[in-house]
Amino acid sequence: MPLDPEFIAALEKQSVELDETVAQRLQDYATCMWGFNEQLNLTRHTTWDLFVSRDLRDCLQLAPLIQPGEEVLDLGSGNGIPGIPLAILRPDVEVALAESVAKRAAVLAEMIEQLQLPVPVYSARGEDLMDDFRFTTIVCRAVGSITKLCRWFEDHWASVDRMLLIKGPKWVEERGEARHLGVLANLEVRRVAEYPLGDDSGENQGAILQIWPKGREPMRSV
Ligand SMILES: C[S@@+](CC[C@H](N)C(=O)[O-])C[C@H]1O[C@@H](n2cnc3c(N)ncnc32)[C@H](O)[C@@H]1O
Repeated sequence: MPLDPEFIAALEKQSVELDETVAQRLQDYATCMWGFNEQLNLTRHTTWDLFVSRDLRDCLQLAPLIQPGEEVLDLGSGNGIPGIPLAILRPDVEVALAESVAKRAAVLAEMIEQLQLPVPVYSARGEDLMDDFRFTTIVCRAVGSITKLCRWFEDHWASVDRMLLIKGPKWVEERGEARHLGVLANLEVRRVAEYPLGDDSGENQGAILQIWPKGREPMRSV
């Protein structure tokens, strides 16, 4: 299918410039995901404007933070955000998806097949994969609080270099709670991206947080 004029208009509205082949693959992803949405309730962002301004926005902020050749796990992939756009935007990175709800994992596998992407899909809790696999970076959006995610990974830092968490403006409170509960005692947290969310308030900022064990060198962004 040629590029949808509404997708092109939404990209222009957000001043997003993409190679045409990349835009085509992102369009194929969104169209495919929306096709499954009716049966599985995967997203509320069902217009090109919302896809670009909410979903793609986060993925475009995340993509430059990953180094070439990294092995990345999208934990709680659900509808494929951020893992699938990341695999499209950064073919030099090895992306895998983990989804704990079997039906959603099956749909992700179907999407990956239709889009012909070299992306394994694990129907499992992401943290349970750490006994058998190693990843440089865990990426994650809308799955749990900083406290929850750090607790899940407490015993798994030997298998992971860092997490990159895509967060809304409440990340500051979440970090406060995690510190208060002692969850961050052995971890460093650094905000590595900040960007306007473009919501009605016009003031809210999104952030990407890098979390890694104290005493280790932080990974650099590209
Ligand atoms: C709200 S959805 C977010 C989907 C997508 N990441 C996004 O940003 O739109 C959260 C997803 O994470 C999955 N999930 C929750 N805990 C998980 C875990 N420990 N490992 C893998 N998937 C998990 C849920 O089944 C759900 O599909």
